[in-house]
Amino acid sequence: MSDPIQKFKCIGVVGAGNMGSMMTFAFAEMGLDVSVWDVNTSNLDKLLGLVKRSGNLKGKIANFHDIDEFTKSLEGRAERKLFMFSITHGHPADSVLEKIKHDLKPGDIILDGGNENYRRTERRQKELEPLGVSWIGMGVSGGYQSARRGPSLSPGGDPNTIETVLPLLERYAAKDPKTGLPCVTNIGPGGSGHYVKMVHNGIEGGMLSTTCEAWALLHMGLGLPYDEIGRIFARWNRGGELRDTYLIQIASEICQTRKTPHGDEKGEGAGPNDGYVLDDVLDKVVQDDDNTEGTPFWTVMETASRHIAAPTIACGHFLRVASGNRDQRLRVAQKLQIPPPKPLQDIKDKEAFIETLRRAVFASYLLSFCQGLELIARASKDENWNVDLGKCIQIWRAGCIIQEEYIADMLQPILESGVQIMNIKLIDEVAAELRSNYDSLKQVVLKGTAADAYLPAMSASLEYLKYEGGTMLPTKFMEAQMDFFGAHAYDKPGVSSEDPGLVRKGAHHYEWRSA
Ligand SMILES: NC(=O)C1=CN([C@@H]2O[C@H](COP(=O)(O)OP(=O)(O)OC[C@H]3O[C@@H](n4cnc5c(N)ncnc54)[C@H](OP(=O)(O)O)[C@@H]3O)[C@@H](O)[C@H]2O)C=CC1
Ligand SMILES: O=C(CO)[C@H](O)[C@H](O)COP(=O)(O)O
Repeated sequence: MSDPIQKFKCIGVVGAGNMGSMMTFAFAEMGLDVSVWDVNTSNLDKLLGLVKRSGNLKGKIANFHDIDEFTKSLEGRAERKLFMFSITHGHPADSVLEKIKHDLKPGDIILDGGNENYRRTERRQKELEPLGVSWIGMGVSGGYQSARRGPSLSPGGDPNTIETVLPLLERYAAKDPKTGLPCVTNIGPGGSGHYVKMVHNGIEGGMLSTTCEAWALLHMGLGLPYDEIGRIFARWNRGGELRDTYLIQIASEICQTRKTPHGDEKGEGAGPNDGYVLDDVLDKVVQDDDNTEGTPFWTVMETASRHIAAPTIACGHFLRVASGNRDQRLRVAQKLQIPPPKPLQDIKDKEAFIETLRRAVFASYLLSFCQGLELIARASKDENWNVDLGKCIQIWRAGCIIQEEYIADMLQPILESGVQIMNIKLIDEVAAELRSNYDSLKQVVLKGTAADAYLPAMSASLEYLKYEGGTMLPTKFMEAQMDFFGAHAYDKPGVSSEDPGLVRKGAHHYEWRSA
């Protein structure tokens, strides 16, 4: 049957939170009947209110608090039952799966659209295999707006099952505005889909940190008002290396958004001079789902365990962790008395500095992509997933948080060419960009550091460029010290089997001091 709506007829959405409720609308708009279950009746009531106010839904929406009634509502409608999980990862997803397991039949498909750790995804896949049920770990990116209008999707799991649902997912997914291609692909087997989404969020973390650092340099460093910064971001987003970059586009909107009575649904901002929403936002980022700092935390763990240097991603994450514990931070601040950021000094040409900053932001974004893609390449090889990095770029072209047109245009044709690339910085076009923007990154870090500005991601990006492309690192001395105290052994310069040699323990020990 070619029409995917006719094929499935209905879908069971588990979770009516931010994402699940918007998916419910999207599926009903597509023509599927949607049964939606939530553990919390207030989520269902909220959704019901939205449904009552909306028109134009082709499919019906039915709410359930009783999970058995929910699964029964899907029975006998089509060849198989189709579910979309959109709840908190870990135990919550396990507990719901346990509750519906007895109602699952061979052929049924569960798409897990939450952010889940890929190892748990693989565990559930194995657990359900004997029942003939497929668990597809599917990254969904783009937040609740995209969940409604078309997200970027990264399904991973059994290839036949993915082929079965792909036409439906293609209809739901965002479309690349240039080609009309859907932002979904079969990522690969096992937990590869959730892995790719995890890395997407890691890249997102590096880009988010870079963006907030740039905002602070413009606001605190150059003393520019929000509106003007908003216009600068809008200009960056119109052309050049930061064109059509989602995070720059929303940055522009955030800087220009004034309070309105309907924004927080509590009547604030009724007056014309009530100020900017941004004024009300504290500097405290805490994972909104379950306080475990989910996806970026997993990404950092993965980079460490797979020996991939990813300091832009990691430092963005650590900034976020430090930001979250504001109480402790304020107490430490009192003890340390570190000077707060000051206006940038000796900026003779403001416009020229803003252009330097734009280039530095681009370099740090590109390095976030390099680090994330290198992690996917490594994991794909280790796990035999055969993930196509070019297709990852394709699905990140629209609907998702890390969409960045210039980077996608540069990387996609090269990565799609079929050559296996483990180090993205070896691609000529990428290397040329990094070379030409190195000095901008350096100038921004120099100026910002002199003014005590916060630069975790951008300074990490600069250092990364230096050491990833360095010919004689200070680790020469580290290696000597490690040989001194631990007999760790070292390789020698100029010996062909050792320099550069393999990634393995050195060949020589020197008895620096007798034991
Ligand atoms: N928000 C975003 O931008 C994105 C989120 N995601 C992922 O999508 C999923 C949903 O996120 P989002 O909609 O934002 O989160 P919400 O907090 O809005 O929704 C989470 C849902 O999970 C439910 N839940 C929590 N604990 C349990 C439990 N033990 N048993 C059953 N249900 C439970 C919540 O119920 P209750 O309200 O009672 O806690 C709620 O319905 C998460 O995995 C998230 O990581 C993916 C992409 C983007
Ligand atoms: O997935 C997302 C976007 O892509 C969501 O924004 C997610 O809630 C952010 O997750 P985390 O707090 O784990 O960074």
